[in-house]
Amino acid sequence: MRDEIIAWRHVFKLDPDRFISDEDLDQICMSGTDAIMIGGSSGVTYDNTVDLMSRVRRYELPCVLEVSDLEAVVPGFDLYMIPLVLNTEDSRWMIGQHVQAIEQYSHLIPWELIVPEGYIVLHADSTVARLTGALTELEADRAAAYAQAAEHLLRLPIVYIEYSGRFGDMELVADIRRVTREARVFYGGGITDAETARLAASHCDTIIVGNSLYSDLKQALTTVAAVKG
Ligand SMILES: CC(C)=CCC/C(C)=C/CC/C(C)=C/CC/C(C)=C/CC/C(C)=C/CC/C(C)=C/CC/C(C)=C/COP(=O)(O)OP(=O)(O)O
Ligand SMILES: O=P(O)(O)OC[C@@H](O)CO
Ligand SMILES: [Mg+2]
Repeated sequence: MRDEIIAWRHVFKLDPDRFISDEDLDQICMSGTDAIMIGGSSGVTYDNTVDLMSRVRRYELPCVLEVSDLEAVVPGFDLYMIPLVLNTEDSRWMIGQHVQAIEQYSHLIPWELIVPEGYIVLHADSTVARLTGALTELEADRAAAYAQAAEHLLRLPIVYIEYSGRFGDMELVADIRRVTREARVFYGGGITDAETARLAASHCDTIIVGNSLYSDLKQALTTVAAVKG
């Protein structure tokens, strides 16, 4: 399953802390997206994660958990995506929480299902930026340097350019893609329709669509065909 990520062009990210009806979830899971990622940066609990996972599990597509809180680690996902925030000086979000998690879960960790992601958080006015104290005001060169550090020093398989809540600077995304060889470049933030999906997808390997599922589902669904044809 870890190798299948290479083929992902489109992922919907569902937030356990937000309501989604069965009808809407059906359209999302039947949309042709490559995977459902479950995660959020606040309000994620064991109960709301189990609930959402069991509803998504009725469908055949891959369902992965993006771990943001140790209280909400639920068995039964296809993969566990582990964010490491690169552009913060608060080491808890880079490695501290991770070490605590490894100590706590120890031999229970299914390492073959673990996929680390090097996050570059770029939207200052987002929950994740505030939570992690991310240094969001990066020039493109510096952002590209973070991506190279992720790939060559840390050997991370994914560089995740995170603009959660707003559409990002596509030149910066293109600069990161240009310097990245092995790592997959994920882009998320402000993709609301076919046009933004196509534009973002032209500069990265995989697009992630989250908030627009909750604000305008019809438009959000058009992002799938836009990138997967
Ligand atoms: C079954 C089993 C035992 C599985 C093992 C899983 C496990 C325990 C593995 C251990 C290994 C490990 C290293 C775990 C890491 C634990 C951990 C808590 C790490 C911290 C991760 C982190 C840096 C979190 C910060 C927040 C963040 C980057 C979240 C990612 C998701 C995100 C950005 C969502 C967007 O948020 P949203 O709420 O949508 O934002 P908006 O308000 O802007 O919409
Ligand atoms: O919610 P949006 O802005 O679509 O961003 C998607 C994802 O990158 C959030 O972690
Ligand atoms: Mg969100």
